[in-house]
Amino acid sequence: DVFQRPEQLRGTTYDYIVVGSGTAGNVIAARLAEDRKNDVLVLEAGISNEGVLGSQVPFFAPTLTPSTIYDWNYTYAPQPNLNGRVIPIARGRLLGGSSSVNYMVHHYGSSEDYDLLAKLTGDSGWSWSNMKRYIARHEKFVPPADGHNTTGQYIPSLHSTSGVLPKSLPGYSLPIDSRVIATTKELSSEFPFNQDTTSGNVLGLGWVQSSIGGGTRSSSATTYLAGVVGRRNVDVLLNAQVTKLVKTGAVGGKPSFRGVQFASGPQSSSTTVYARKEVIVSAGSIGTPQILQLSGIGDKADLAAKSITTHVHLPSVGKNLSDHVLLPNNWKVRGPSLDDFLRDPAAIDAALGQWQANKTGVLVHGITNHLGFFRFPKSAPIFKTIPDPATGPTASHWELIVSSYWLVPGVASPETGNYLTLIAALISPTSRGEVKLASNNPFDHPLIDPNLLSSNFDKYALREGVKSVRRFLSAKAWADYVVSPVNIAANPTDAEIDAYVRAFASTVFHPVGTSAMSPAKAGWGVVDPQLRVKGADGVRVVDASVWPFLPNAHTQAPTYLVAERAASLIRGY
Ligand SMILES: Cc1cc2nc3c(=O)[nH]c(=O)nc-3n(C[C@H](O)[C@H](O)[C@H](O)COP(=O)(O)OP(=O)(O)OC[C@H]3O[C@@H](n4cnc5c(N)ncnc54)[C@H](O)[C@@H]3O)c2cc1C
Repeated sequence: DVFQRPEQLRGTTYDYIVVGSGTAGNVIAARLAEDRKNDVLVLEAGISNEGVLGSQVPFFAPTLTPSTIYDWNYTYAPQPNLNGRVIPIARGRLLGGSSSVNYMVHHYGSSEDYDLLAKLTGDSGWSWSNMKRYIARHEKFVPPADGHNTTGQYIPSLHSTSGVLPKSLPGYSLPIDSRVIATTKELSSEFPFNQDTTSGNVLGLGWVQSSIGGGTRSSSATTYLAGVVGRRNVDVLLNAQVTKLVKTGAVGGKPSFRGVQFASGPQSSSTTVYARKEVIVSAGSIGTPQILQLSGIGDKADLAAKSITTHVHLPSVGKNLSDHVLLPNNWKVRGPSLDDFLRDPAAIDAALGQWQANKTGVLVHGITNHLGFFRFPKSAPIFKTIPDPATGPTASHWELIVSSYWLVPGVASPETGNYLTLIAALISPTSRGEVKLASNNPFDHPLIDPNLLSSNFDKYALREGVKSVRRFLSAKAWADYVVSPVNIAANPTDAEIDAYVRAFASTVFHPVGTSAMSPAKAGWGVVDPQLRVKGADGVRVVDASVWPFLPNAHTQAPTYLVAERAASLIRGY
């Protein structure tokens, strides 16, 4: 059951304690609870997702964050390469975690992401040939909300209709859709059509796949957790912010951390619960390193500076933070676009009525109907000085996302006009940053500094992305539609592009790497290939933070696959 207060729990000892009811945490909870012999407790700092309309209606996703009760309301430290701007790094703080607030893009990434993970960790179990079987357990491909003919828009044989999470192709067609597809034909050498990235080949542009089923968001809470929450062997506790893992002894010379301390707020008393078998930390790329550090697992000098006793000296905790950088490129267009709809409360009301009646209409739209992944040529001048940072020879450097309205995170839509947004996102950044404690008070936000665009490659990639989106719009299909770019010249110089990037770049909200997996014996990394915290006993990390590098995808689906494999490692199936 789902409880609000610790007194309601069945006891203080469970077989497994999952910290964080997020994207990965709920997969773990559900898979462990499927075995009725396991007694599982999930501790979630946030609130319930029940009845949160914004988390159900796909088009309302951007209203859920930043700076709301559904968000942790973190910001990145001032970014020197972004004019010192402080940008929000949203993270869901409710059941389902970020899967309850994200923009629902659901692609797995390049086969080369998984093959590199296998190579880096020395565990072939992470390779694409093994990992793709978890797709069948994870997804349940369903028809789009408008029931349109999807022939040619995806490759059915790559998908599963019997997994847990309903996903679909776009359920609301847009007037610009035909222009996008025409561009893939006219400019097929630079922007080829890709029928389905689930093949493992991400290159090219195609129809988005989303964690949307029957016109409604699929989160880990509405799927995995909902499937087990009524069982007697699962307890979920809300308002339970884990403040640290508690040392409970030692096994084989390694300190055990089978105790978990939590409180509902800085003024409330703490409770400690214990795991007979394991604690699984799934608090995400920011929460997880913060919890490990508060527990004395981290860099000794950093912990000493915050008066924390080190139990496991593990310098990589919180390091290696990387994120996809988002750059909106906006054009004024001769309608139609979704901007008029967004400015019209009566139209939104009517659309909500339609959505409530039969889960169709414009509100089943996410943020895009098309996206694509692209590489710079081998001959690109940057590769004379910098090794290619893509995860492999067919993996991408940047992504193009097409949105039929003004979509600039943190910048309100202009009061008039119609817009097209072409987001260029940096997919293979070489910049790295870190998550570090600001203090030993668990209720203080940590310092989160991704060091965005601190490398020449990263700056180069967005500069080239800005040029490339202009070539995209040079297709005949756009001639009678696009008017002029906003906040930048039509043919900007490199210096103008760089200034534009510094002023408008932000994040796609994909931080990873802060509890990176590495070979069991490696001197770097935080968890071994079985996701056990190095140098510790009884604790694993399962969430986006274990990815040592960013995959060629928005990060939820790669996180779901990692969690599915982690569950099978823990249960031994
Ligand atoms: C606004 C936004 C848009 C995004 N859009 C997309 C998209 O379109 N497609 C995509 O693939 N990805 C997207 N992402 C990224 C994706 O959602 C995340 O990468 C993924 O959900 C991360 O999963 P996770 O399990 O690591 O963490 P989360 O899902 O964030 O789960 C962590 C959970 O732990 C809880 N928690 C944290 N600290 C504590 C603590 N101390 N005690 C108890 N509980 C704690 C949190 O409240 C949360 O429930 C987006 C993210 C955001 C924020």
